[in-house]
Amino acid sequence: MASEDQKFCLLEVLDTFKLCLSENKEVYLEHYVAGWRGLVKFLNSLGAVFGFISKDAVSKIQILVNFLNGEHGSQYVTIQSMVKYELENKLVDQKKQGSHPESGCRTLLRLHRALRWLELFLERLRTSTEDSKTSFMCAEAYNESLAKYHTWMVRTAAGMAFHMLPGRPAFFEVMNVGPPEQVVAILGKALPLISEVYQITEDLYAQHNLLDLP
Ligand SMILES: CCCCCCCC/C=C\CCCCCCCC(=O)N[C@@H](COP(=O)(O)O)[C@H](O)/C=C/CCCCCCCCCCCCC
Repeated sequence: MASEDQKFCLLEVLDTFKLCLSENKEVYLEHYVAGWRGLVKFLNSLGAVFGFISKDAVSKIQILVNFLNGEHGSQYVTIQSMVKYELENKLVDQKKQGSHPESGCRTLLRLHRALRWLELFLERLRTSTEDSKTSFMCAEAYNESLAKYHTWMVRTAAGMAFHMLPGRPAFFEVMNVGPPEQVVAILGKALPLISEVYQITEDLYAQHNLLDLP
């Protein structure tokens, strides 16, 4: 059983996404990463079958945390400052992988694409009915977003993992915020925040031609 500090709570994730945006709509990397950490807690509580997904997310989170805590940490305070710093200092492999295979920009792009999956999945959950299948909603959201960036192997493994998702009632219980109506209400609050963070990042990456980083 998960101990208290490992236990997922949807409200905590909502709070971290609230903290993500600065007054002038920059995205704080520290809180972005904290939001993902919270989501990984949720994933871990679903069982070992999701371990390969969680492992990839954790390794990407760790790359970003290392930049934040590193020598140039002050350049990584927001996603905007990270993009500016890495581009100005030629720290991003733009066309093919070279000397910067794990740049902040490239690493964050992978999580950013996953955030779109999350947005689509949560919207389906929010509007779902008691007999809706989480595996189906998850697969639909995946096929509309992340799938196109993944190899056949990853898509197949992900598809198999989705079949192991618990049903809607158990899934809502793991969210740890009370009865289904409460979950739906909180999802309604979380989604606009997640969408805004996603859109700001998407626009920034589009503006700098970073949406296809290898
Ligand atoms: C509010 C609570 C409800 C929802 C909770 C959802 C919890 C989700 C937590 C984490 C999601 C995982 C994020 C995965 C990041 C994937 C990044 C990525 O695309 N990596 C691939 C490319 O990386 P590079 O090779 O270019 O470095 C990599 O190949 C991927 C490997 C692992 C498989 C990724 C499958 C992703 C499926 C996404 C949904 C899974 C979650 C289902 C459970 C609800």
